[in-house]
Amino acid sequence: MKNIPVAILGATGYTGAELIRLIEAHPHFEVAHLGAHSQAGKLAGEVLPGVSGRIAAMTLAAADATLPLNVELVFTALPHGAAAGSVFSALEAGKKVVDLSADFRHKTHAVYRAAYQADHPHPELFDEAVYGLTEHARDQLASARLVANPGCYPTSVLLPLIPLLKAGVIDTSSSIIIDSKSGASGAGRSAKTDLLYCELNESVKAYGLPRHRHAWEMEEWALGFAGSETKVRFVPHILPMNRGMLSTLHLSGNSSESWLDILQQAYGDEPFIKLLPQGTLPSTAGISGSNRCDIGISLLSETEVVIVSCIDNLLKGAAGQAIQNANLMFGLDETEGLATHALWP
Ligand SMILES: NC(=O)C1=CN([C@@H]2O[C@H](COP(=O)(O)OP(=O)(O)OC[C@H]3O[C@@H](n4cnc5c(N)ncnc54)[C@H](OP(=O)(O)O)[C@@H]3O)[C@@H](O)[C@H]2O)C=CC1
Ligand SMILES: CC(=O)N[C@@H](CCC(=O)OP(=O)(O)O)C(=O)O
Repeated sequence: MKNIPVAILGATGYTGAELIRLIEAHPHFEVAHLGAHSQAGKLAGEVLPGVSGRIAAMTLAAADATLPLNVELVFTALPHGAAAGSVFSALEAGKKVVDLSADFRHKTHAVYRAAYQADHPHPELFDEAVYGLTEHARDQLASARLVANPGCYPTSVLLPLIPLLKAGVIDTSSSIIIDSKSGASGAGRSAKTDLLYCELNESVKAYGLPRHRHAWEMEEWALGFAGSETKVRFVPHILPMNRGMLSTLHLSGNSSESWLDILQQAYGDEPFIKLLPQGTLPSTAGISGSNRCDIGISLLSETEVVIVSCIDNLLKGAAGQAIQNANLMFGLDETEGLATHALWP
């Protein structure tokens, strides 16, 4: 029975629209309020050709409009920097919040400033925010009021990395090289020259150097979850595909033949992590539409290993993990409303 009314702020963006799709099919959550920014005042159906029926007929409120009293949970799918004020107001109004932006992912103002080159309006909430990498945060999620949903690149990197760092098999004396690729939806739905069809099509481009903001997030949570001082050399690329993310981690260390067993022990029973047999590597088509992270491992030698990790940036990288976290915040089975299988065979 649907009994938990939710609001989505940023409903006209890619992750907001994905939340609508997931929540419409969710057995307990119900869309009760949609917020937007430049499109506020329009009907959802005018801005989102993919929705129909009751959702299409809902009017988009302003992102800073007063939330309906009955709303219990708010998803903020707003640009980083713009989300913090809405998160603060929602908490003040007594709602639980899952924030998809980067605004509450860091533990200190200093790291936030370094990564985002801005002051934060509500650093007093940093301590309370739970970094929602679900598989490693379940204990805290059950009682959380504010969940900072992880970034898409950090999700794809931290999931394979954390158990290996905890096991102490990775050499962290020099930077870990991470090469990542993202579909264009990772950059959001607003119009930008770089994202025009002719700029993206038939092309692959590296960006974000010398240091992408997600490098801070990866390092902070490698330390946070595994207690390991880790440095990353992270290079993201944008590809001419709609959705999907693939991260290749170049690692060295010891006892490489044990690494798959370490991951198996950590994730063997996880509904949303699929470990591929040694030597088999994942593809973005294999996870598109699912909330899974697929991980493949290839041993180059006794000491050198390549790990490839794939997620759907809009699902395990954003809206899917947000629902997984919200399920736990409301005492529900964490798989409710989420697909384990991909769209393609
Ligand atoms: N796309 C992805 O793969 C991922 C995204 N994220 C994060 O999730 C958040 C949303 O991303 P995404 O859906 O891609 O973004 P989009 O650009 O697709 O959508 C942004 C949404 O926020 C609204 N908005 C834009 N500017 C403002 C503002 N100044 N104040 C309030 N609202 C505003 C827009 O409303 P309107 O259309 O009415 O202007 C729209 O609904 C971002 O923080 C992003 O970094 C996290 C992981 C992955
Ligand atoms: C392809 C592309 O441009 N991707 C975005 C990251 C995706 C994103 O939304 O960032 P958060 O996970 O921090 O919210 C970027 O590199 O800025």
